Formats: sequence, C-alpha cells, structure tokens
Amino acid sequence: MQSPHEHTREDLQKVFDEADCLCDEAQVQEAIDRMAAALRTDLADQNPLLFCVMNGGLILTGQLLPRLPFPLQAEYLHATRYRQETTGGILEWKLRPDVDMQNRTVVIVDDILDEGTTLNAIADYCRAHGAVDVRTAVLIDKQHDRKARPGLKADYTGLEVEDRFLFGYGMDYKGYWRNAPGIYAVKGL
Ligand SMILES: O=P(O)(O)OC[C@H]1O[C@H](OP(=O)(O)OP(=O)(O)O)[C@H](O)[C@@H]1O
Ligand SMILES: Nc1nc2[nH]cnc2c(=O)[nH]1
Repeated sequence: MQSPHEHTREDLQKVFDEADCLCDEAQVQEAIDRMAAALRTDLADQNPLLFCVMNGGLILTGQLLPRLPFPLQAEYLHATRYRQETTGGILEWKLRPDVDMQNRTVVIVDDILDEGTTLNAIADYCRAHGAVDVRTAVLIDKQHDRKARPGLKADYTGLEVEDRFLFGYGMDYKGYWRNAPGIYAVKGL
C-alpha cells in the first residue's frame, strides 16, 4: 500500500480539478431527501438498528440521520474490499458489529453499490446474527453488468451513475477526496 505522503497536495488537487462532476451538490441533496422520505415511510414504526458502513458510508449516514426523526439506534461497522485501490478484492472485516441484532429491523447505509459484494456480505452477516428484516441504502448505484447477482439493487438508492471510478460524498480516491461536495469521476478511469 502506498503511503499517503506519496500523493502530493498538488497531484491530489489536479485529480479534483480534472475530474468530471457527474452529480452536483444540489442533485445529491435532492437524492438524500428522497431516500430519507422513503425510509421515514417504511421504518418510522420499526425501531430500526442502522449501521453506517465505514468509511464510505460516513457522509450519507451523517446527512440521513437528522432527516429521520423517529426512534432508531445508530451504530457502525467497518468492512473493506478496495482498501485504497481502484479494483475490489476479498471483503475484509475491520470491525464487526458489536450489538444484539436478534429480531431487529436493520438498515445498512453505504456510499456505493458497485458489484454489491460488500453489501451482500454485510446483509448476510446481519441475517445470520438474527436480524429479521435487513434493508440496504446507498447513495450511488453504479451502472454495469458485473453485479454480484444479476439485477442486484439496494432497497434505497439515491442516484444511478455511469461506470467510472468515482469519488466524493464518502467515496475516496486513494484515501482522499471523501470530502468532495458532489459525485466526481476520475479523469481516464
Ligand atoms: O459493491 P462493491 O463492489 O463491493 O463495492 C462497494 C464498497 O466499496 C467501497 O468500500 P471500500 O472497500 O473502498 O472501503 P471504504 O468504505 O473504506 O472506502 C464502498 O464504500 C463500498 O463499501
Ligand atoms: N471510491 C470508490 N470506491 C468504490 N468502491 C466501489 N466502487 C467504487 C468507486 O467507484 N469509487
């Protein structure tokens, strides 16, 4: 793995400056509003247990939670498949959830459903640990035919985006630019 110091501030700024903005902040905010409305309709009386999938799910979770004004329990877990690379490998658990899921409605919140392996594995883990209803929520669904199962979708999706390497709103470019205020595609990727 590269040390962060191998990426200079100038190089990282160039990645941002040359990237294509696929969805601006207003579009992302509208998408989060729509997701929150659907979650309120479906889950307000379910006392759900919501997991933020670190690190990428951090921003979506942080922006969804204040839009969900009903009793829910918020926790986090950490699973990674890409580390700081642009292609995925085997799912690695960095922190498994440490909370009783027996008979709970669980909502898993992540930034992106790409191939779907990460969300599938987390959902299976929650069901195996007693969750009775597992819902998945992602800001981005990347459009291609490499899904872990044909037609795989999250229960709640913010935006459908073309098959490029993306950063922003939680998604990283080599550990950077999770803070980019929109959905960006790296030039040439
Ligand atoms: O649908 P998939 O092909 O499985 O990819 C999606 C996953 O990839 C990213 O995580 P990553 O492993 O990069 O970890 P991060 O959240 O720390 O960036 C993203 O946050 C999702 O969890
Ligand atoms: N940052 C980032 N992480 C991902 N994980 C799966 N696909 C992507 C992507 O396009 N960008």
